[in-house]
Amino acid sequence: MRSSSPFAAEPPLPHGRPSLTAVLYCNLGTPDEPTAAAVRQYLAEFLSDPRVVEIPAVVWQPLLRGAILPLRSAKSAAKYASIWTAEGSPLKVWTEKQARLLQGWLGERGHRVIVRPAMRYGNPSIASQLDALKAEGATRILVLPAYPQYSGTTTASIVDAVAAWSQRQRSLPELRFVNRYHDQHGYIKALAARIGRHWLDHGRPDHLVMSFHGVPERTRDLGDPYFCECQKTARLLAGQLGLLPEHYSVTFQSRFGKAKWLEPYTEPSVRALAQRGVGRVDVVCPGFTADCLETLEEIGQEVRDAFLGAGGKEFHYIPCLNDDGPWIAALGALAEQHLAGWPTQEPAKPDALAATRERALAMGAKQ
Ligand SMILES: C=CC1=C(C)c2cc3[nH]c(cc4nc(cc5[nH]c(cc1n2)c(C)c5CCC(=O)O)C(CCC(=O)O)=C4C)c(C)c3C=C
Ligand SMILES: [Fe+2]
Ligand SMILES: [Fe+2]
Repeated sequence: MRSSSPFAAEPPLPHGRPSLTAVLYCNLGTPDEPTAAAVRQYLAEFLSDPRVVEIPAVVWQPLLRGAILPLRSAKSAAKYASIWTAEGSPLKVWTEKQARLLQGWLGERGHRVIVRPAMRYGNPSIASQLDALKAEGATRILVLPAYPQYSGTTTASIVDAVAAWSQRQRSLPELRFVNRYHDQHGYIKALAARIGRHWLDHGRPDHLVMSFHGVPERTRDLGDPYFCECQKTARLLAGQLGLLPEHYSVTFQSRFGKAKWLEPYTEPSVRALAQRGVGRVDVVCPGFTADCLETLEEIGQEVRDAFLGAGGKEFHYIPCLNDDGPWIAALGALAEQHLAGWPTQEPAKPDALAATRERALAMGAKQ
């Protein structure tokens, strides 16, 4: 009889195979190609996530399909084309490299752990990577988002995707989730080292702008901790760099739509700095752990042009943490902390199995 159950038949875990621990390193995602069709497909998935756009679907979907996707896809594709590399989208290239380096870092410290990258939107999807890990025999999976600051729009959405996959599984791996590491010492030190290295090579600016991705202001008012976590990261980073409050600002970029987002906005802020006579501004994006469209194009091109166009003299975009050694070590230490105490279930030895059987028989179990 055919069943309508959502749980497919699954092969049993092979007996005697040691259980495997894995880290699923999740980032936002990116289009497969810098074309209008690929960007449209990516944006349709991204902007249909109710965690990202909190407008009822009956209102939002006609607007998205009828106006936003047709208007935005080609424009956005041209921006992607301007940052695309021979290996593909920078976000994907860096995320994959970070996952490989993290596995190496953990392996050097004697952890038998496999690390796989996954994307919340686009490819490789969270579901496909979880399927692959399960097929490889992973029985414990740590889900590690590439977002240091928690937001319902990003971190919680990754949890949703893992939960949606879980709802289709008969045999579940054990799951753990990292929610945040915005104030982790290793992360802050890696950021400070990244900036310090830039200043060693290029001298110091008159002003440092720490620009974070924005979210609608309403989400903060409804309890999203993202804004506060960005402020704490910035405060700790400034402390680590020995910056006085007048030497840096915290701003928010990448506003989408007409609603009010977290303020101050990055672009008007750098324009105001130029108009105030600040000659050199450096911008760093501490919330982005890998360079992507929002850092390379929005900050490196649009915000740069805005600053220079308003009379600024020198503009530096400081690259993201990407494959920096201190950052990989910080990620490794974070994974180690969250993996700690997870019992490794080595397969029972044959004589131990026999002893268990004998004990069961002695207690009256049927042959
Ligand atoms: C529509 C609302 C959006 C919210 C809320 C949002 C939150 C958010 N996003 C990031 C990180 C990234 N966003 C990126 C691109 C991007 N973001 C939005 C919209 C929202 N983001 C759009 C429409 C896009 C696509 C680009 C465009 O068409 O303008 C990226 C870069 C992806 C890439 O391929 O390079 C990142 C990274 C965070 C951290 C965040 C909330 C905290
Ligand atoms: Fe975004
Ligand atoms: Fe943008």
